[in-house]
Amino acid sequence: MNTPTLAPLRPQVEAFLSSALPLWFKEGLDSAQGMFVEALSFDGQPLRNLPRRARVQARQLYALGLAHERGEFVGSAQNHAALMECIMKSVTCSYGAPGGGFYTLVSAEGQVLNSERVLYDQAFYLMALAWLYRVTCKASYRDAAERLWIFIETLRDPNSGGFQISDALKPGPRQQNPHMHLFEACLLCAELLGKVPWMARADELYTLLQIRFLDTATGPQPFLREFFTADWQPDPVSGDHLDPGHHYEWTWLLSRYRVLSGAAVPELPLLYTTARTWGTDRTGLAYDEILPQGRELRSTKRLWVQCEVLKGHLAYWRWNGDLEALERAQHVLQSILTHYLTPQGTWFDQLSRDCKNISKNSPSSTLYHLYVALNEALPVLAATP
Ligand SMILES: O=P(O)(O)OC[C@H]1O[C@@H](O)[C@@H](O)[C@@H](O)[C@@H]1O
Repeated sequence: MNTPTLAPLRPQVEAFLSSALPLWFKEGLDSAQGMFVEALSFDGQPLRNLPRRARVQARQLYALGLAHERGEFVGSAQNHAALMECIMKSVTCSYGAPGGGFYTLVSAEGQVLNSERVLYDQAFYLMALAWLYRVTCKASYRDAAERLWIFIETLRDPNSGGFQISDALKPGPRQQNPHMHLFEACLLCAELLGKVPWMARADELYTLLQIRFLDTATGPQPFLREFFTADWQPDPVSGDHLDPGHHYEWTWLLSRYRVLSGAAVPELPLLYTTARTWGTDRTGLAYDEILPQGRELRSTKRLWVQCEVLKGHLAYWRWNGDLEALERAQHVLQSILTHYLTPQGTWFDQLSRDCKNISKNSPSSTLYHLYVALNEALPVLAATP
């Protein structure tokens, strides 16, 4: 097999980023409030009145941090860093809870609409703080990440392990997804803040993947479960729901964990194979949600899922050099460019089974997925002839 070449896609990726980044960092920012808006219209107008999720603010800070790393500054490097600090300050005023952690939802005027502190959001704030530390070198951000971890510890279940979904549901059902992002946060903190104590925290979350999330007993094909009861039994209603995007996302995370920890991560090919064989259609796009053996559940296809597919193929290719995985990466990147991205720098966020747009606007929360995936792909686009 010839080495698949992704290089022809590079100009399109670069053209997209050069429209998207200024758009999302300028039009996407409500500078009067110091907060990002929840979504843009397809032609790039900010939808200012929509309530704003905490995770959106943290994910946009992540994207700003990555942009700084890549030299794609808003203004100069100093302006870019000052912008990040300014946003973190106003976001902390609006979402920061006095007892630690960040609330879930704030109105366009800055009033708290939902004061629950969900584990999922805290993971993204750890990552935002790690990027702020990286960009500014100020110890206060590293300390803030540590204080946030102390809040996260209050969600811990000392009896059956793992963390509660939020401070409002104790004891409550458990979910795989926030733990995955907490694992992601620990890896980023290990990279940007230091391995101690973050790798030990990542190790614990990796163990949860092995003993709780990954079902290796039900059939010949292991798969990742999403929803559990308070004592970690599969949820009686949704315990069989599978998220192919999360299988690909873990594939990518395990490849990073392997580099940082030296662990063998035998789960990586298992997760990748399940996602490919059960959760991906003939065109190479993955479904939003499925049942075991690939039975249909929600055959829509969100953009974030395809970003994880791209990262998963690249991670698998890096893991064992499989050129077919590189070819699949090429195909899914082409499909992302063709079906999802607009020349204005916005996106159609969700397609029907037959690849028709069914989203009403471009949610800000997807930029992080897209930018991280393209950042993974760009060195490959540059390196292949
Ligand atoms: O729905 P938004 O907020 O855009 O998030 C998109 C998706 O991000 C992924 O990483 C997962 O955590 C999904 O469960 C989530 O739905």
